[in-house]
Amino acid sequence: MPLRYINCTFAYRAHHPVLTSLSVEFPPGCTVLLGPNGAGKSTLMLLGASVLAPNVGRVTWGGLDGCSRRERKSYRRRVGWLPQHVSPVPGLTVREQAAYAGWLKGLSKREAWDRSAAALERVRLTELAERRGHELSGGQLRRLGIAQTIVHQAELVLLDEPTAGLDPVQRGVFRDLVADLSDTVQFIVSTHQTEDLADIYDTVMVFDHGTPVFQGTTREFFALASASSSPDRRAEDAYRSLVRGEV
Ligand SMILES: Nc1ncnc2c1ncn2[C@@H]1O[C@H](COP(=O)(O)OP(=O)(O)OP(=O)(O)O)[C@@H](O)[C@H]1O
Repeated sequence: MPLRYINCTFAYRAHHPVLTSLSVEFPPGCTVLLGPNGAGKSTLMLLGASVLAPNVGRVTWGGLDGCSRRERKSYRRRVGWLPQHVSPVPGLTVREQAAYAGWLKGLSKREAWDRSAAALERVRLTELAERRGHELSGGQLRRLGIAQTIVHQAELVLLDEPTAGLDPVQRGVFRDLVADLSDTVQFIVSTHQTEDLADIYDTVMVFDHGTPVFQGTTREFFALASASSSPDRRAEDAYRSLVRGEV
């Protein structure tokens, strides 16, 4: 199901809108959201997760309006969100933290506890379920974050820079995990990392100054690269053709 932003305007400070009358649609499947620092990617994710509400406009998914008071709770239950920084909850084990996230999303304690085991299994953290969150590595903590987003069986999951600061092995683990989960979950992933795009994503969106400057299939995105670029530089080359970052 597409995630739709309909005529959205949003400003953190009066008269300084980050998004102005934005209408855009994220199609089903896995989408990667690229763009320079300050482009508005996190803001877009926060609106999509219904953490923020647009000043004007609507955000809808699966027939639910994330901005409507009446529908917000159901919307949030079906949409998971992983912020840039996942923090361990002091005193809780990994399993308790996953269950707690489910309970916050409206599951009963029993349901949350039962489903936390399945969520941890999907992110390959079963063996660490009894550890405290602060004992996890950065990569394991991100996986716990993903477990928190799927414990309530979210069907759309928004991940904000999930691989920032991870080493190549952990990035590979993450890539495999998203590929693995994508049979049941629709992902939108904001990142600055352009490697491995073709392995995971169906759609690429490039965002700049609060506006999409490209949306298309991964193949169409790669076609923007110059014919002379080497295979491992194609994504970067395509990206640079759309966005002139500051040097
Ligand atoms: N809490 C906030 N209060 C005020 N302004 C903010 C806040 N968060 C973001 N902004 C501003 O909104 C604009 C978009 O920021 P946003 O974090 O959405 O961009 P981004 O594309 O995610 O950037 P990055 O890649 O650096 O994370 C920027 O100009 C930023 O300074």
